[in-house]
Amino acid sequence: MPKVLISDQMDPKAAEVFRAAGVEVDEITGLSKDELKAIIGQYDGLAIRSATKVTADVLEAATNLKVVGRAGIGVDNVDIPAASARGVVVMNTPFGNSITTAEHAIALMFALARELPAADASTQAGKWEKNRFMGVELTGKTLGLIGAGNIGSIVADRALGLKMKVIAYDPFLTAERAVALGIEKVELDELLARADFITLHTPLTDQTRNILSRDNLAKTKAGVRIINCARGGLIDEAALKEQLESGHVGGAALDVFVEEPAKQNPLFGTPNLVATPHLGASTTEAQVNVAIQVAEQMSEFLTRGGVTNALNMPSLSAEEAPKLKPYMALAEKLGAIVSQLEGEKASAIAIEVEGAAAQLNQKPITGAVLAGFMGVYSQSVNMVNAPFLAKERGLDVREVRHDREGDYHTLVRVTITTPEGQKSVAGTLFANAAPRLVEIFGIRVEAELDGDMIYIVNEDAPGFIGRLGTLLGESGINIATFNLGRRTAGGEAVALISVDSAVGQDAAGRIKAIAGVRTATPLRF
Ligand SMILES: NC(=O)C1=CN([C@@H]2O[C@H](COP(=O)(O)OP(=O)(O)OC[C@H]3O[C@@H](n4cnc5c(N)ncnc54)[C@H](O)[C@@H]3O)[C@@H](O)[C@H]2O)C=CC1
Ligand SMILES: O=C(O)CCC(=O)C(=O)O
Repeated sequence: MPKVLISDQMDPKAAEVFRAAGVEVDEITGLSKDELKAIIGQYDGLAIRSATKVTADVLEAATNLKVVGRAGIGVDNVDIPAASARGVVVMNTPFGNSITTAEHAIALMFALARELPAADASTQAGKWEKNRFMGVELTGKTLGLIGAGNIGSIVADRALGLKMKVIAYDPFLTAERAVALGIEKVELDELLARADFITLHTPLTDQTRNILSRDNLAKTKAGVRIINCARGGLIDEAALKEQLESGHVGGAALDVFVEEPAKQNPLFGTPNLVATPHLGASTTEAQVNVAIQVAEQMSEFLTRGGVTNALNMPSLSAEEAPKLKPYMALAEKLGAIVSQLEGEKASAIAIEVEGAAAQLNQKPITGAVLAGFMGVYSQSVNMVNAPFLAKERGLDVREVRHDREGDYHTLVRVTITTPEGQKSVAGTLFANAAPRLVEIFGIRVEAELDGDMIYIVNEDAPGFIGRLGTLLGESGINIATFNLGRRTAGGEAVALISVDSAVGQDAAGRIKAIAGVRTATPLRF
């Protein structure tokens, strides 16, 4: 019988669902990392919220672990690459606590507008400071959303009900979706300049870390009030403290902090700060939703192999799993590479299967391409929500099936439509089911897409590879594999290079400066 550990406070319904599905369950909360490491080896599944940190060394000790289930959305407390490397599936529950979290953001907006926490403390201290607390109305004010996904959209809906004007910065919000939501899509600088209230609803990624940086905070409207119910790390806390102290930022309400639990934080005690201890998802309703959902998903996986809402593997039924699995790994990588290279320009995407691939259920392959494509922008993308997110982003999705075999016995091709025309990448499976990229934008290559890579387009000329190797060496970047292709001798050539450490923007800039190099783009798979 599979055995699961629930290591964070979770609604009792989770344990009920596990037991009913024939899964043994222990509930032990408040474990230190060493205590968790000492016992995790006996479990097949680990059900968590945000307190348990599933780090690489916890995973190393988790010798039997097959699945981590997050009763909630954000999975930044799980080392997903380390889990993937160990074959551990990571699942979340992408919608169960969205309404609750959006409501918390609205509650914090009211708390800031009327200084409710300070007014409460003062009144209960017997001060009756009626003249000290002069609030502002929300009606007619501009709310700036940074991130207009599930939670951001719900916040927008509630704010419109409060007669606010809602503007949003989200690179993946389409004009059509903005119209449907009744909000105005703007660039970040415009949002900073116009918003009376700013609320953050993005995952914490390399692109969003410190999105409210010192510079960006300085660009905000005087007196702006800021709400963060998404993740600590989206705001530069030291810069926020200075701006609160100077009065440029009129108030900040934070549910999340760079270091959690935030028992001490430099911001505490700053004027006009409202703080809650990561309570965004803490309602009875949301906790019942996510507890039941995570236990159902984990039980299905442990007892029948079905995968739902996985972040590091495409969903599939227990029966289809063995045949489709290698195709989905290939499809996800094709979606991810085309997205990283040209995704922002794409208005349509076509997924073609050919030869042996055309004999299979194409939906999971399409889902995996879309998960790879959309996963570049949001942490909580998976096979279930990727088609929905692609549609919201305005991406027209087409599936094509060719029963005939071409040059390869099996092929998956992904073609995007951009203002410059159609661009496609294609891949096959080798005999051992290993996915390989075989064509990129009309040029034949043969490359494994894995880990950190760099994609270079250059003029085919003698001496280039030597110069590139020297430059990477000087930057301390070790080359793992080197794959080349070219359109014609002396014409356009491409290099796809696997490296042992990420190629930063500095190194990429230096590569671009090599004579004959047209583009140099770091990639990650
Ligand atoms: N305080 C709490 O207890 C809770 C916090 N959360 C946090 O809220 C976050 C948002 O959740 P959802 O709305 O469900 O996620 P979502 O994935 O539906 O939406 C995220 C949105 O951020 C946008 N985005 C991505 N990169 C961006 C960038 N660089 N600039 C602007 N927008 C960008 C995406 O396009 C997407 O629309 C989660 O990632 C989680 O960290 C979620 C639940 C509870
Ligand atoms: O489980 C919680 O209380 C936190 C929820 C959260 O942050 C999330 O779902 O991303």
